[in-house]
Amino acid sequence: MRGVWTTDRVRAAEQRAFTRVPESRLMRAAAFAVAGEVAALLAERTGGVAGRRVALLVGAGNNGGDALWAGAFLRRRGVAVTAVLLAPERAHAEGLAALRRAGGRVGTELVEADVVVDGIVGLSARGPLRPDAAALVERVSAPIVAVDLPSGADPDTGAIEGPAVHAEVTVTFGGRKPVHVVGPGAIASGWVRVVDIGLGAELGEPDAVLLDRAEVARAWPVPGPTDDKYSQGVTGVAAGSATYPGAAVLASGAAVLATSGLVRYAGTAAEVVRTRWPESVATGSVTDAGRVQSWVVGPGLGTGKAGRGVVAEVLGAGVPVCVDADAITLLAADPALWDARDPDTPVVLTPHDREFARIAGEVGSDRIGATRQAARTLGAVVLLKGNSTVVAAPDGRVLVNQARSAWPATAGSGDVLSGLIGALLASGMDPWLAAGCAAHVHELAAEIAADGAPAPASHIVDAIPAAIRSVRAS
Ligand SMILES: NC(=O)C1=CN([C@@H]2O[C@H](COP(=O)(O)OP(=O)(O)OC[C@H]3O[C@@H](n4cnc5c(N)ncnc54)[C@H](OP(=O)(O)O)[C@@H]3O)[C@@H](O)[C@H]2O)[C@@H](O)CC1
Ligand SMILES: Nc1ncnc2c1ncn2[C@@H]1O[C@H](COP(=O)(O)OP(=O)(O)O)[C@@H](O)[C@H]1O
Ligand SMILES: [K+]
Repeated sequence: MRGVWTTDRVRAAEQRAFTRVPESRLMRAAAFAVAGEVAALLAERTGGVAGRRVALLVGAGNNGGDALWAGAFLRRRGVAVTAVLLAPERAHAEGLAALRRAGGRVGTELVEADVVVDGIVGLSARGPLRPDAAALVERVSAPIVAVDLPSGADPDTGAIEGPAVHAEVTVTFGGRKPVHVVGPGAIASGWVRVVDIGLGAELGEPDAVLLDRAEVARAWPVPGPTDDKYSQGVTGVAAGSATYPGAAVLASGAAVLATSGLVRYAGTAAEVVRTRWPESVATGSVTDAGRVQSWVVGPGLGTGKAGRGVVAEVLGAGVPVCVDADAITLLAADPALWDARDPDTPVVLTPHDREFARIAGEVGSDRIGATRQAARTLGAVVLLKGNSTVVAAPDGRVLVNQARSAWPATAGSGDVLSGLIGALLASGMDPWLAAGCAAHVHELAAEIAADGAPAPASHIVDAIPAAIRSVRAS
């Protein structure tokens, strides 16, 4: 798992590192890595490095110092470097001297450049960019390499208010920060390269993690020699209604394809589910469904009395439950339903922002913080949907799944996700990990289904085997 650390944790690690290594050495190591990425981008975009032009946007702190030192390293490779100082009297003195020694130019106006280095502000960024910095950023048209993070984005939330740098590449130090993985800042970061300049060992336990594909592969349940359809977990799907039978088909299909266990469908769409997924066992009600090891409840269920009864029954069944869509709305409208559940029943709630607002209040700009808080308060795993999906457990664990594309953003796609989660819960997987692995495969299936053109949710279901195959081949 790759870690994500908040700025206060990075600051603490920095202080510990300074007892071993002087600050200036850490800065030069950081700057050297930035220079390497700038050179690579120059080569990619212009076919060379020597003779190309780089502009440095330099703020008042060490982020600007990194940029100035990177400029000095680039001068050694024959690059024409001009530093634009936002606060000339406060620019990092050593970095400025190094750039000048190396033959770099220094000014206050933006010049034409092949690549721009963003050293306006880093870990100390607070609030939207100040007007002078914002005006400078808005004039840049060349590709940008951001030092540590894209200026204008909040380091700890990825929130952006007002103008901000949109980088091709961000070079960050020690480990990722929240800005690199959630919110608009994650998109503004571009491709993120993490360089361990000696901080890594000091960082300690991360505040959040990103699942690697290999970890998803290891966790994904596949049948062993002694398995049968029951031992792999039976998934119950309580979804769909006369108005929305499609949701039942999508959620059941995802569960059918996710593992080799059995799927039992319970609801008014039994006929259509049986026809589309003949391997499932479809009945009209949860009471008649038989034994299951997990339930998925909510997609297309409706928010009426019948739906409420289904949610109540499923929450009382004593097995892990994935609560999605209409079931979330029902729980929000009727807290007694939630309070009546057995608190030992593991629950995964999968809201999008509007559903989240109903059960836990507005998400706000801190998506990780809001999800973690909701998981603690509700005593359930909460999966907050979006371009970056955030999954928090009641014990404080948080993982983030960053989508590589926005293809999952299509009608019915959430129903597919809930079916995947249900199947993994039935296999006995830890609910937090199950939600994370499902989000990973869901998003990959959407990308495979789309293959460059919009694909509906039913095609995402069809691509689940290819996604699992691809994960397992990693
Ligand atoms: N972690 C590590 O191990 C290492 C860290 N290193 C580097 O140090 C960086 C952190 O440096 P830092 O602490 O000196 O501050 P930094 O982010 O440059 O801010 C500078 C000044 O910006 C200002 N400012 C604030 N908000 C603003 C806004 N919205 N819009 C405009 N301006 C704003 C504010 O100025 P003030 O309020 O004082 O006027 C602030 O003092 C870190 O990101 C990394 O690049 C590496 O060198 C090596 C190892
Ligand atoms: N911009 C986006 N980029 C990537 N994935 C997205 C984006 N927006 C939404 N998603 C994903 O698409 C799915 C949408 O689910 P949901 O909103 O429940 O849709 P529906 O109710 O139509 O099934 C979620 O898995 C969510 O994380
Ligand atoms: K920056």
